[in-house]
Amino acid sequence: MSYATEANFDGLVGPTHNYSGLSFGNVASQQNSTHPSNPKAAAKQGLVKMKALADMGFVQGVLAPHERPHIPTLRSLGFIGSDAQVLAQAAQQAPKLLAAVSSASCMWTANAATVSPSADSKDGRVHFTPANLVNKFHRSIEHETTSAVLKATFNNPQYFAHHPTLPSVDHFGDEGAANHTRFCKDYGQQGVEFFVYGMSAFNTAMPRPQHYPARHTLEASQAVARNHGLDPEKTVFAQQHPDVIDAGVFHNDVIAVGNGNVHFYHERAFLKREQMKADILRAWGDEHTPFYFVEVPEVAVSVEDCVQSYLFNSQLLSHKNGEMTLVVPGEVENNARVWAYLNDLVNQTTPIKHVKVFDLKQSMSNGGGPACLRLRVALNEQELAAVNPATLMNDQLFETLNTWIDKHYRDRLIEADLADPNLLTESRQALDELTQILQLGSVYDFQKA
Ligand SMILES: N=C(N)NCCC[C@H](NC(=O)CCC(=O)O)C(=O)O
Repeated sequence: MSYATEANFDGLVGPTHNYSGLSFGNVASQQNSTHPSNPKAAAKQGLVKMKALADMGFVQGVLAPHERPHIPTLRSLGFIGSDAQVLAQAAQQAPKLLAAVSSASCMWTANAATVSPSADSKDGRVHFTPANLVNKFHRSIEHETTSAVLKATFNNPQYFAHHPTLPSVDHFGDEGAANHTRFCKDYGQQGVEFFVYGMSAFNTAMPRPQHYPARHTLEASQAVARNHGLDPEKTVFAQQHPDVIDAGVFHNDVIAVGNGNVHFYHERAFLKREQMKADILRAWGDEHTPFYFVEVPEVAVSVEDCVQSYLFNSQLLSHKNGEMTLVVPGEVENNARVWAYLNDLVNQTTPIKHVKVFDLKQSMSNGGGPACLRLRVALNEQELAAVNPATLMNDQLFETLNTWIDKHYRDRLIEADLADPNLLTESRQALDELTQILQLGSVYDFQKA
């Protein structure tokens, strides 16, 4: 059997990273909306995580940020003239709209797409569906460029199938891999694909949150599973508990993470917890390989602590000896209850044996932890060899990107700066250079004009 691995493709933070309070239902985004940001530090924090994982022996890739402020969106909404005039009018007449088209939110690549490995799909290819992110305007404009970047990164139709996004309406609200995980014995073998939704669009009798939006629907997940050619026997759907969405858990990856034979989640994460377990075990099917449900009780760690610390927004990484490392943000270490829980967990009889902490404060202040920043792509040897090699992290790419960030990024940005035409020019120059570094071709609108 050929070797297979799980690669992580992280979003490189773009030059316009800022805090604009754009995400209703995301507590951090709301709380930090008036704070100045530091795009340079944000990009470097992300890059350090990528390099560390590559150094640990994991396959690590980079997904390029998008062109922001996005002038074509402003033009489609009636602003006219030169790019500088479009920017000036938007800043004057609709500053919140300008903030929305300036967000660097594509950094959270867990929301870029849902990915099904070749071992799970009927046609034996790796399938990608870029998420429509329709619930938030600033994110709904990501999928076109996301699709172009994914196609430039996984650029071989023999191995990679790229689907269009689902219809961009609430009924098919799709937040991508933030609400999807996969359990398997080996990355190259057929696994169990686990889809988590916030509500049903068509069955209005099913419960839904009252205060904050459920961004992702059951119908979206079912459509992705069909398009990817998944085996219904190996596919599980579960509803997120509406109460935790109302408590600030806007994606399932804020309250659960899965990998290999481990499902690590909070006891209040799912509406029907026992059914979730029974469904996963039925799909898992193999009585000889143990499956671990690592359920964190409310008395040990509250939902509020989860939202504050992002304990579950962690990366669960498999080592060759079967042990796993949990990659967590610094906020986990700073929360006494959560840190005590984790120190106890690594001594229990589960594969989770190590914890690695990263400072991702810049991203965390917008509600994005280690797991938000990465898109998982399980690949066999042939597929890995077919990935655009310029996007894979190594010592040289790390050096190149560090220098590139130093050259192009500002270390302070407030909302008023988004109107600065120099920021637009700087960003375009940076991205133009980046497409050469990552050998992506022309993926941006400004490169096509
Ligand atoms: N959990 C995962 N997988 N991703 C986190 C995404 C955070 C993102 N925040 C933002 O878009 C805030 C932008 C601002 O307010 O400026 C969001 O809410 O969609």
